[in-house]
Amino acid sequence: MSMIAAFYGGKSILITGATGFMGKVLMEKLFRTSPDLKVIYILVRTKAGQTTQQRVFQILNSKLFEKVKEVCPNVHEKIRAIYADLNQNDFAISKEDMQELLSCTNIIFHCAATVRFDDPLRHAVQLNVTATQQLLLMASQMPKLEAFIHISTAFSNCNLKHIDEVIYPCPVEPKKIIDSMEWLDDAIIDEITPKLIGDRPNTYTYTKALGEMVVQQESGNLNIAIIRPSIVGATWQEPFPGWVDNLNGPSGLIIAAGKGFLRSIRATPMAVADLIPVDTVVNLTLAVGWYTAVHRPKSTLIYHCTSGNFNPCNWGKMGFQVLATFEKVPFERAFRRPNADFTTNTITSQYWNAVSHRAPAIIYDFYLRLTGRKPRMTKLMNRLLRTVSMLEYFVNRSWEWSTYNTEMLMSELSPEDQRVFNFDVRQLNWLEYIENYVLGIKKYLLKEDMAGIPEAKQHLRRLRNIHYLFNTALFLIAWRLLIARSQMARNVWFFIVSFCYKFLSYFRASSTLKV
Ligand SMILES: CCCCCCCCCCCCCCCCCCCCCCCCCCCCCC(=O)SCCNC(=O)CCNC(=O)[C@H](O)C(C)(C)COP(=O)(O)OP(=O)(O)OC[C@H]1O[C@@H](n2cnc3c(N)ncnc32)[C@H](O)[C@@H]1OP(=O)(O)O
Ligand SMILES: NC(=O)C1=CN([C@@H]2O[C@H](COP(=O)(O)OP(=O)(O)OC[C@H]3O[C@@H](n4cnc5c(N)ncnc54)[C@H](OP(=O)(O)O)[C@@H]3O)[C@@H](O)[C@H]2O)C=CC1
Repeated sequence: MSMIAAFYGGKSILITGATGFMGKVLMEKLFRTSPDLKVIYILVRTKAGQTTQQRVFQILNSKLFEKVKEVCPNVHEKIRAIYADLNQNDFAISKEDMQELLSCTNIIFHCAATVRFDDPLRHAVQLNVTATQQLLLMASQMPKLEAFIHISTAFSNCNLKHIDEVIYPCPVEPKKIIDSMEWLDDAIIDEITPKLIGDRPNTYTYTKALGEMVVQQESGNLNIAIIRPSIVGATWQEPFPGWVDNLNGPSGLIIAAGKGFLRSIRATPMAVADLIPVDTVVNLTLAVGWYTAVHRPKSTLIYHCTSGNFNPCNWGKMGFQVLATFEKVPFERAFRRPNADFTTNTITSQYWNAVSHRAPAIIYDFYLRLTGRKPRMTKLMNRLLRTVSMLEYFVNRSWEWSTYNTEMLMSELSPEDQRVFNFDVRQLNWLEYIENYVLGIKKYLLKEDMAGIPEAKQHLRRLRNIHYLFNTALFLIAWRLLIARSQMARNVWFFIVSFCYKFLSYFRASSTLKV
């Protein structure tokens, strides 16, 4: 019997960010392994015209929850969606709902965050710092609370090369930042943002670091742990391999490469690609929840959920495998044949951006205009290049994360828990994982049918022929222009033609003699 699964039985669990990538997998696993849990409260806002109930309904009826419905048929009754907006005071939770949350909650998993790299500082602070502070305040009023688990990121201290399982202070106190956001206007905030974030690459990593400081400062008597995952990717094993539902991290770039938009990226092939499957992060999170509640460590423990020091894979290997998978299972209606490459040099990268990205987009838009359609490729390409430039920071560096706490926890688990809540990435086969990841993107993100693979391959063959034809035509035009202008080129051309003629005459004569 799994001790962790048994621990969550009969518990009331509060999850923020349950509609997000990680939150959904966390809920799924909880329901599947502890179907006798009492209730999961989720804080949900309305979005894209959908009410909170409609959003929950959509999640529960998705493929991800198919297995859950078998083990926990009354899952609808065990999930309680509470309207909340983490940007508002008291999260805009009604009095009755707040009362219920305060009196019943046993465990909190705080996953909600803005993960956008380019969010204005005010918004990132509101969600990643102020909301965390407010949630801690709520937690301190919960008499039955056993553990508060905060999800941070392994990159909150990406300005350091070696990162320990400790909270590193930021130069300006989070409280001062929170206060200043109230009275500074947007223009001034934009101006001071680069100074505040210092050597971090974006507001996301900076505010996640501030969020950790808030957790440390406001922990009081709470039983808290922090989890720092690295780049979270598709599921490895559970509930099935390859599940992914958003474009964050590598997923968006894999689509761009598979559809032939992305042909080159400035990345260091030997740099460690510290990807971690989302189900691994969730297993560790649930194990940490159990350990923190049952063992009540004296201080706030930080757990790195990374793959680099257990089972490293680099971007070169990952890129190769992604391309190899495109050969077997190509994406439909590609713009060009997938043939991406890594460059390490900024100038070469700019050259390829001009030749392989911007030029084809301009040519295609010209073609769209000619055929009376609205041009759109240049806009799309600019967006893609902006995204790539934001991710480049992470694919040109390697980090080392110490993992003593994570290893300690692994050794504390029973063999059954090590199996059911497996977070040992040494067992992960990267080639298999990446193949399933690409397949998962095709199935669950692009919603493409496997039956369309022969047609997709046929389309790629057509694109290859067009490519050869285009290059040959380009070469002939260039050569014709050269011959018209240069005596030297004419001499070379004369030499080649006469050489070919002699070779053919010799070949014909010798074959006639043999007969
Ligand atoms: C030795 C030899 C070597 C040889 C090598 C061989 C070469 C092989 C090369 C092959 C290449 C193959 C492919 C590549 C394979 C690997 C590539 C490596 C890349 C990996 C990069 C990973 C780096 C991640 C680093 C993460 C560090 C921190 C981790 C975290 O803690 S948080 C999670 C990470 N967060 C993110 O990823 C968020 C990033 N996103 C943003 O910040 C923004 O979205 C943005 C990128 C700035 C874009 O903003 P925009 O305003 O321009 O766009 P917008 O957001 O409005 O979106 C545009 C449309 O896209 C839709 N959309 C956007 N995001 C999402 C989403 N998450 N889910 C769903 N849909 C999304 C959006 O709806 C818009 O659509 P529209 O409305 O229809 O227009
Ligand atoms: N994905 C990754 O690569 C990594 C993620 N992390 C961390 O993991 C956690 C989860 O990330 P992930 O699931 O990928 O992120 P997502 O962007 O998929 O999910 C974010 C969640 O936060 C919710 N949220 C955002 N703003 C509000 C708001 N104002 N009120 C209520 N809810 C809100 C979103 O709700 P809604 O659906 O309404 O938008 C969503 O449920 C985050 O803390 C992130 O920092 C750490 C390392 C890597």
